[in-house]
Amino acid sequence: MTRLNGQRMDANVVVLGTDNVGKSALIVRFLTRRFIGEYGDIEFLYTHNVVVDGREQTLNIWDAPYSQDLSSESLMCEKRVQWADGFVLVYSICDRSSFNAVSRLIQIIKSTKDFLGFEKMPLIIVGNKRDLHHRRTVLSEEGRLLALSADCQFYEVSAAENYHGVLMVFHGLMDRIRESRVSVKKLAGIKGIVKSMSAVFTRRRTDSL
Ligand SMILES: Nc1nc2c(ncn2[C@@H]2O[C@H](COP(=O)(O)OP(=O)(O)OP(=O)(O)O)[C@@H](O)[C@H]2O)c(=O)[nH]1
Repeated sequence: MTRLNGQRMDANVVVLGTDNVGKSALIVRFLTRRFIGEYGDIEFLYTHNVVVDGREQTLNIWDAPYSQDLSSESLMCEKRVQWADGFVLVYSICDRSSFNAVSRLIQIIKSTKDFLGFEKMPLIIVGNKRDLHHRRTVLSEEGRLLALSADCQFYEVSAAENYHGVLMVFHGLMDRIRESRVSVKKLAGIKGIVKSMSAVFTRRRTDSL
């Protein structure tokens, strides 16, 4: 879980999307700045130290498998939501079904988060393979609209051609995770104040009876 301790923050990130959308390519690009072409389909957990805006951060990144079966995806989602501080949801701009899957994943994640009683779960939507724009089947606008409706950020990138875009994705998510930790702390503070005020008023009412 995220730990805000002075300038330090650790965060767990799940990268999710259907097969072949470039999840491993995005992670490897972020970690090594390189694109190696073939990645195999092994599930991986990476640990990486970065400095963002002067803050030292440790990122644990889970390259997660996707299940076509929605009920097992929902089951796995509970474990992921409990572990994660944020999700990167990836589709390929050349694969409409991968885009539809991201839309379903958002619903599953949000309902799991609500079910578990969690306040916030930062999400980032990524349309990958931007270099293959001549084979595009998902418009940028559709990605942007989906992100707007899910209240999250959206990026279109090419893991194959561009490091900077991929960097923005992970830094954007880390910013969101930090903001969500701050707002959860504030909310807990406000709840604490309301609780002690209502305790005082209840006591006064009881005293005056
Ligand atoms: N043209 C292009 N190809 C890409 C890009 N990103 C990944 N690929 C290719 O897409 C294929 C799948 O990439 P992976 O990173 O293995 O995709 P994945 O989502 O991890 O796939 P699974 O392991 O099956 O879940 C590979 O052949 C990559 O070289 C991209 O930005 N542009």
